[in-house]
Amino acid sequence: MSSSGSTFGTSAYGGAGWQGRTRTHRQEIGDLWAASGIDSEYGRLRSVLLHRPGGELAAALDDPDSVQMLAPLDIARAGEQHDAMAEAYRAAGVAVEYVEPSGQPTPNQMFCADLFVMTPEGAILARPASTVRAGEERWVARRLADMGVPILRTLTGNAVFEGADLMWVDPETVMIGLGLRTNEEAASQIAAVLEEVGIETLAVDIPYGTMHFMGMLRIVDEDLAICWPRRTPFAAVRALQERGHDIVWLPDEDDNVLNRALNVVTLGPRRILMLAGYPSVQKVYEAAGIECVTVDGSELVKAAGAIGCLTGVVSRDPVA
Ligand SMILES: NC(=[NH2+])NCCC[C@H](N)C(=O)O
Repeated sequence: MSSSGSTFGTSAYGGAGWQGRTRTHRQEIGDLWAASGIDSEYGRLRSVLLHRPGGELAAALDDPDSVQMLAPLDIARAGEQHDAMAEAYRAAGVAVEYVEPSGQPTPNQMFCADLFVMTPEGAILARPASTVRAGEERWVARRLADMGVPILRTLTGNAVFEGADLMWVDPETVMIGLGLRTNEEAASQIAAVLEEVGIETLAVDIPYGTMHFMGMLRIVDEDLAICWPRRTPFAAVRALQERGHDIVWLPDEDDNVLNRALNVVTLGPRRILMLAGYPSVQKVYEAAGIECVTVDGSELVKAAGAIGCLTGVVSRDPVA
C-alpha cells in the first residue's frame, strides 16, 4: 500500500504484481485438473470409474423387471465377478476408481458407462431416462469432482441421455444414438457444448426395442469397428467406412449371445476386455486380429448389462 493508503496499483487491483491466467482450460488438464478425457474409443485405456454392487441388488429379487433387470442376482457372486473385472483392469495397467453413493444406492448404480461421457475437456453428465435410475449421475458427479475431473455440462429441461449412447468416431466427431435412453433435446444440448470445443455431433436413430447405441457398435481401433448386421444404424456404418474403418460383422447367433459378447471395453488398439463364455464370437474377433482378455460375468448379465455398461471410461491416451 502506498503511504496515502490507496490500493491503486496493488496486485489485487491489477497493479504490476497481477499475474493473469493465460492458459486455456484444455492446457490446464493434467495439471490444475486431473489428467482425464478421451478423443477416441480405442486409445490406450488409462482410468475407469466403477461402482461395486452390493445390497442394492436385492431390489431385483422379487420383481427384476420393476428395476430394469432380467433375473434376480446372487449378490455375493455379482460382487466377486465385479472384483474380478476390476482386477483385470488393474492387470492391464488401468487405474480403477469407485463411485460410492451416500446411503443405499439405486439398483443400477453399477452401470457407470450410462452415467457420464468424457470429452477432451471434461465430462458431460448423463440424465438417465427412467425414474428407476434418475439421480445416479449425482454420485458420479461427486466422484469425478473429487478426482479432479472437470464437468463440462449437466443437462437441463427434459433432455435424457445415457453415456452408452455416445461414441467417438474420430477426434473431431462424436455419434449419438437417439432412442429410448437419449432424446433430441439431449443431443442438441450435447452438440452445443461440443461445438464450443470444436467437435461435431452426428445423431443417428437406433432401432426400436434396443437399449443403447453401445449395444450395436464397438470401435476397437483406428480402422476397425464391430457391428451387428441389420442392427447397427446405416448412417453409423457409413460414417465409419468413410473414415476408413473395416467392419467386423457379428456372426449369426441369438440376440442374448450377441448382446453380451459385444458388450466389451477396448483396452487399447485391437485389444478388448470381454465376457468369457462366448467362444463363437470371440473366434470372429480373434480372426480379425483383436486380442481378447476375458472375465466371467455370468451373474452380472442378469442385470441386463455387461462389461461395457459397467465401465465408465475416464481417461485414454489421446489419438489426435
Ligand atoms: N450400457 C448399457 N447397456 N447398460 C445396461 C444398463 C442395464 C440397466 N438394467 C438399465 O436398464 O439401465
